[in-house]
Amino acid sequence: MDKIVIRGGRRLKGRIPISGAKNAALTLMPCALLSDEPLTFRNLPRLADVDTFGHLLNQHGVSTMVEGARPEDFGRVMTLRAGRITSTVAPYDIVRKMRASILVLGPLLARAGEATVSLPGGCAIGNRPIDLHLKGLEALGAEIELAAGYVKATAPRGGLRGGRIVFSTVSVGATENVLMASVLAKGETIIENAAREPEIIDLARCLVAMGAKIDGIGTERLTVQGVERLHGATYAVMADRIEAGSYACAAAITGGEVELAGAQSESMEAVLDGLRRAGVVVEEVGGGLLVKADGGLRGVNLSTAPFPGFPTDMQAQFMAMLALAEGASLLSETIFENRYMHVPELARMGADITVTGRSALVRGVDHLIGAPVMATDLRASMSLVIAGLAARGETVVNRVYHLDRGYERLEEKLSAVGADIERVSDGG
Ligand SMILES: CC(=O)N[C@H]1[C@@H](OP(=O)(O)OP(=O)(O)OC[C@H]2O[C@@H](n3ccc(=O)[nH]c3=O)[C@H](O)[C@@H]2O)O[C@H](CO)[C@@H](O)[C@@H]1O
Ligand SMILES: C=C(OP(=O)(O)O)C(=O)O
Repeated sequence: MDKIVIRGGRRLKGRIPISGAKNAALTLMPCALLSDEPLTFRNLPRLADVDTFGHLLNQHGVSTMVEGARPEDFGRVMTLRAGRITSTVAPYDIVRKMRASILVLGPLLARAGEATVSLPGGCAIGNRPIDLHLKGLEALGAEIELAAGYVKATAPRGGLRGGRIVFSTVSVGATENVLMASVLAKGETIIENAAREPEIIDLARCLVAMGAKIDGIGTERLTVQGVERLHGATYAVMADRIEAGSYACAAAITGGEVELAGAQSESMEAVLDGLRRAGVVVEEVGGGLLVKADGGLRGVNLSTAPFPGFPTDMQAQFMAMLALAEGASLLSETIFENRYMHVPELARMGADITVTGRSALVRGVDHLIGAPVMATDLRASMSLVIAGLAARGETVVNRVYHLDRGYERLEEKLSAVGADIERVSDGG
């Protein structure tokens, strides 16, 4: 299995192109199930999760075609076409690899009238239930049964009908599933307390490009007028705000200066605010952001929250950066109950972090020391890369497949700005 080897201490300088967003791509791809016409995505990131989602869609009968991607390009163009749905079952073997597979539930139900999807179960960062997805779909008339680890959803004869859903908790996945199902339901659907994440705006815009009628995009109240059918479209995936934030932390911890080409500040306000409070200079430049950190870092307090709050997907990377800040930082994780798996690994590199319940107190240290480390989830793995970039000596990050799920050609992007980083396979 591959490893990432980093020899720390190099100041990052240069330009990093930001890829299309994983978390947008994984909710945009299932939209292909909603129409029998082709749906083309530009700027789709080349990621393991995107490939896995493609395989899942293939076994539902969706064809996936990649157009003329040159190996040196980031991103690619993919056309998906679900002329006919050949299977409405999303099997355990694929769903267990990738939680986002649950996002085929709403579209399959809307288009084919039924869906049987393996329950995604818990994962490294916490329990992650799907009760809100199911309640939302029930409000559109679906009947739900749970058996043998699968959720089986059936639409009433005549198809889903509009309904009113008031989410008790802000849920990104449940908002996405219900929104995708409602666009083909009969009549009006109102989703209250909807998630407002930029990826949901991207999803809604893509659905509108396919002919859906959605009002209130970007607000906590989405109103959908169901349409008879959706047509094909071409849609460009938004820039990955979490990838951009991760490289901002990488630049900052090395005292570097990096342009994040394509990063969109409006999707990253809370992250940019956190960086600035930590002493990092962030400037808008044509088509992206410039991040500079030559004056040292200082501790900040941060609490994760649904958008527009500070994203849970950036908590681990900030923690790594703040491990070398002047003073203490208090981080609170309010979304997932077990998203501190990186703490013991950062501690092995010399970080001083104490976790109490959902809070982590990070006391800045003078330096980190490279070590062999491993993480059990994507953002935790990235936090170890960030720590490794500033640590003395060599850091070996194991279980690279987590990084490949969410960071397009990480080692290539980081070496291009001066990092000493390489991927090695176990043998070499
Ligand atoms: C609000 C939020 O920050 N969501 C994050 C969440 O999305 P993801 O869609 O995975 O999770 P949700 O937004 O649905 O979860 C938000 C909260 O609601 C709870 N919940 C969710 C669904 C449900 O049916 N029942 C239930 O109780 C969850 O346990 C969690 O505490 O993880 C993704 C991957 O890290 C992030 O990109 C999203 O930004
Ligand atoms: C945890 C993440 O993704 P997923 O929900 O696909 O596991 C993430 O993007 O940080």
